Amino acid sequence: MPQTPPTRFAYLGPEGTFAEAALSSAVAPGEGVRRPAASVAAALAAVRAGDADVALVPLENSVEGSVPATMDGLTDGDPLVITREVFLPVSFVLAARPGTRLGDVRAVVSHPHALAQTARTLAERLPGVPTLPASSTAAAARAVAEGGSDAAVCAPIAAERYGLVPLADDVADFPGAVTRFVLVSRPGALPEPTGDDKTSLVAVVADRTGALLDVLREFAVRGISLTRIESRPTRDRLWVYSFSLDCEGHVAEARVGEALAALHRVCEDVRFLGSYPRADGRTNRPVPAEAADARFTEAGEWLARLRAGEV
Ligand SMILES: O=C(O)C(=O)Cc1ccccc1
Repeated sequence: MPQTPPTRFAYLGPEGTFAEAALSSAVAPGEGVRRPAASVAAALAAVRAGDADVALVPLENSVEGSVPATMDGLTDGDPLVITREVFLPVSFVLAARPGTRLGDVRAVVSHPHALAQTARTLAERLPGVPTLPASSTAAAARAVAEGGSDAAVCAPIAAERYGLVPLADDVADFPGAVTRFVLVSRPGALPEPTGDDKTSLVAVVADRTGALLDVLREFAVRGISLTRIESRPTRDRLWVYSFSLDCEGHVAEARVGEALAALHRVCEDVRFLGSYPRADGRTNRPVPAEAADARFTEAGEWLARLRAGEV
């Protein structure tokens, strides 16, 4: 029997990122081959090029909000879809080469989201010390190990991986932060509906009064709750915005499918970004009786009879 090749995962690397930890929490030990990518863009590009089957990238954080590289990377270029979401609690250490003292630190390097989530604590402990961006927390730890900077904000496991020691533990401004990661693939068969799914999309609204209200109404009238909505600049069109949103439900369900079809009519552009099982530990709101699939089916049959003259 021919064996199915192992799934090739590309995650935001290098080794020791929160993205790698999220991947380990999502797939069984030994499952698939896992390759670090140098950036979110590189992970997504590997999937688009067919060099990887799945990218695991950070989408948003409970403290700092969305990760622009991922939001924009999913919106631009060949279509990709989210097949799964994974939530990971994040905690940070300030790590340095052995022998470094807090007073020796002249710059702190990390992923912008990690710097943002530790800004207050770093300002207290290292007043006036500048911060430098890195492509990931583990890339920052590696840079410190190589002597490129004095201290990194990273996961405890990254500090260990690159031979660093913590100068300070738990440097997060808000303990209990959680990061939402997504697994992204080229379009193909959708995950089966589970009854507790989310659907993600990006809509470019027309430049007219009430255009956003029109988008929201299509969800509201079908009893669909949104779990996230934010605007992003389209970037190629000055002051024109797209709205990136997640809603409850699966595109295979009538109310969600009809809402998307309605958006396709009222928006300039709609990009479907996938329907996948909800994993934030919450359950979808009950579907109003009039928005259940059976009611859509029955209404469609009724309309067909009218059109056939069977009034
Ligand atoms: O850089 C990492 O380790 C990542 O996986 C991205 C990230 C950065 C900061 C908080 C959560 C995730």
